[in-house]
Amino acid sequence: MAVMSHSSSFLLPTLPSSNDHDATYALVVLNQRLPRFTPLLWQRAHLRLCADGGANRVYDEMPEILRDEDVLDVRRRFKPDVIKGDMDSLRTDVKEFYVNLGTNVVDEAQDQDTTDLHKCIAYIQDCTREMNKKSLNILVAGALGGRFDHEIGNVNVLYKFSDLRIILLSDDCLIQLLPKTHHHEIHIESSVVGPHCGLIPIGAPSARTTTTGLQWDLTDMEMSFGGLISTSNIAREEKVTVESDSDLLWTISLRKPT
Ligand SMILES: Nc1ncnc2c1ncn2[C@@H]1O[C@H](COP(=O)(O)OP(=O)(O)OP(=O)(O)O)[C@@H](O)[C@H]1O
Ligand SMILES: Cc1ncc(C[n+]2csc(CCO)c2C)c(N)n1
Repeated sequence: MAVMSHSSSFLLPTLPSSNDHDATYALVVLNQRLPRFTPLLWQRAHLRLCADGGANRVYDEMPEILRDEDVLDVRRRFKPDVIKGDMDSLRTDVKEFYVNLGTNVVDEAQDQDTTDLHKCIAYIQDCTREMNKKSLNILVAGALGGRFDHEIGNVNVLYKFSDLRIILLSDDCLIQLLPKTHHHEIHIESSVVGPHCGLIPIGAPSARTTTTGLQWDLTDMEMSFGGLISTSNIAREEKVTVESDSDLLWTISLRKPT
């Protein structure tokens, strides 16, 4: 089975020249307090979207994160390429500001069956060529911590677009899907992530999961809700490997700034 490699090097203050040189990034900002590293992800992304009220967060909070800089300069510099959603949260002053700078505002108020994050991921899917999908990492800022229905809706998007690499982020942790179609090698960037981690069979039970590199490794183990799930595990090695007959969620804590 083919191996899929994963790395959180996008959180490093400077990208290593050796690994991950073919990785590309898109950033989706949600309507939650911006994680502290959002300016870094913004600079790294070649496409920046705001899900509806996420644009209010960029407008209000980027100048708060970059306190030493001129407010208007920051707002002009951090201009979303696209704002997409059902537009029930985007403020009119924020919309006007970004429209004047050339942001593409896509109003999908007629669709009340998919979330604003779903709408943004569908946009990225439509404008990404098939050959570029493998190297594309979609980073979603502000996806966790907050309303549980939103959090679970955000996790569901990982399953709906399981052929895309989507990474949900908060200040505290990241979550991604490990599709059963691949074996997985997760490179632990220990200066920015870990050690606490989990492997969660949220969509369906797993009859056989095998891991290496964890304090509590699984060897051909069954996992299910109501039975065993792996929480409060610890990444012990630089490389963690996972093989499973089910799609699993991988989550790892983010290091706090010192
Ligand atoms: N508290 C939260 N926790 C996690 N994600 C959130 C939260 N609030 C918003 N989001 C994410 O940000 C996106 C945009 O948020 P926004 O508030 O504009 O959505 P919404 O459709 O107006 O939500 P609702 O009408 O249910 O309050 C949502 O689709 C969701 O992915
Ligand atoms: C069964 C079912 N439950 C909830 C909603 C509501 N809903 C889901 S996504 C969305 C858009 C949020 O921006 C809304 C209002 C629905 N349509 N169908």
